[in-house]
Amino acid sequence: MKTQRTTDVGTGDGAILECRGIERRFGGIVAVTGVDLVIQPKEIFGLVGPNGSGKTTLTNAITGFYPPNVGTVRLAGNEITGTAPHKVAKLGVARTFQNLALFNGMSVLDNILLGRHIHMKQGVLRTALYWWIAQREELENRKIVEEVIEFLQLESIRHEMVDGLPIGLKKRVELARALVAEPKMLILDEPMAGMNQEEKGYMSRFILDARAERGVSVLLIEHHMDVIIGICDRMLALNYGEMIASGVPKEVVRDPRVIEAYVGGSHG
Ligand SMILES: Nc1ncnc2c1ncn2[C@@H]1O[C@H](COP(=O)(O)OP(=O)(O)OP(=O)(O)O)[C@@H](O)[C@H]1O
Repeated sequence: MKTQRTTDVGTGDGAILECRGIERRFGGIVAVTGVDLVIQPKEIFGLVGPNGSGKTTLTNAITGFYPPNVGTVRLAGNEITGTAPHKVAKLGVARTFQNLALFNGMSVLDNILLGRHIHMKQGVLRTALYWWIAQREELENRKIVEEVIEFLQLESIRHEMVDGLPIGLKKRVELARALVAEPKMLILDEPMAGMNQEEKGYMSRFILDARAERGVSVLLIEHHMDVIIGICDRMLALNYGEMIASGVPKEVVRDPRVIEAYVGGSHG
């Protein structure tokens, strides 16, 4: 087995997302430090690491939930470091969460419609005065939602409550909600957690199709290495908040530090 180190981050030229030197601390804990991450348009980029290695913290630094203490985040060349989460969303970054963030007691359709709220402009007064604008917005919203429902094959369950759906479908509804926001950059936090092989296959296909048909770039946090190797163009591995390897998946997974982090059972 080859055992060379893999540390190819890539240049920021033309990148959709470029993070440099990201550090985030919580009190005395350094959750991530010195992390560089560069994603090119329409790339599917894997982010791996044992539990507690800083994957969610890094995505929270990008999306503004927990801004970095040090470092810069650029979206399509524009610095967005420390920008509030709702503004980052408006700029074109959508995400799904590790622990599902669907609204129980609401239908599949209503959960998906919520993903359009960042594009809805009308307030009550504006709606009353300019009903035709509101109507046009509503039609546009519906069109995009219907497209995504068809794309993710959710037609037959659109009126079901999300509460009782199996995990695979819940994750798909979350993906739909993220896609109706029409993001440039999609951050998926363990979209295949708890899925069987068949469900993982479907989800992998939907992610590849979202890139091909909707032009999104994807940051994919995932523990399943077969999925990372199968669909990611490049990847980054973290351990204890630090970058341990970056580059093409087939090479990164052979990196001795990655093997040590996973097989050596340092934690997680
Ligand atoms: N809000 C917070 N307050 C205090 N510590 C935090 C907070 N968020 C994360 N941490 C700490 O930062 C470190 C990295 O956690 P993080 O959740 O980013 O890791 P992860 O790789 O996403 O883990 P997992 O795979 O379990 O989701 C951990 O030590 C964690 O306890």
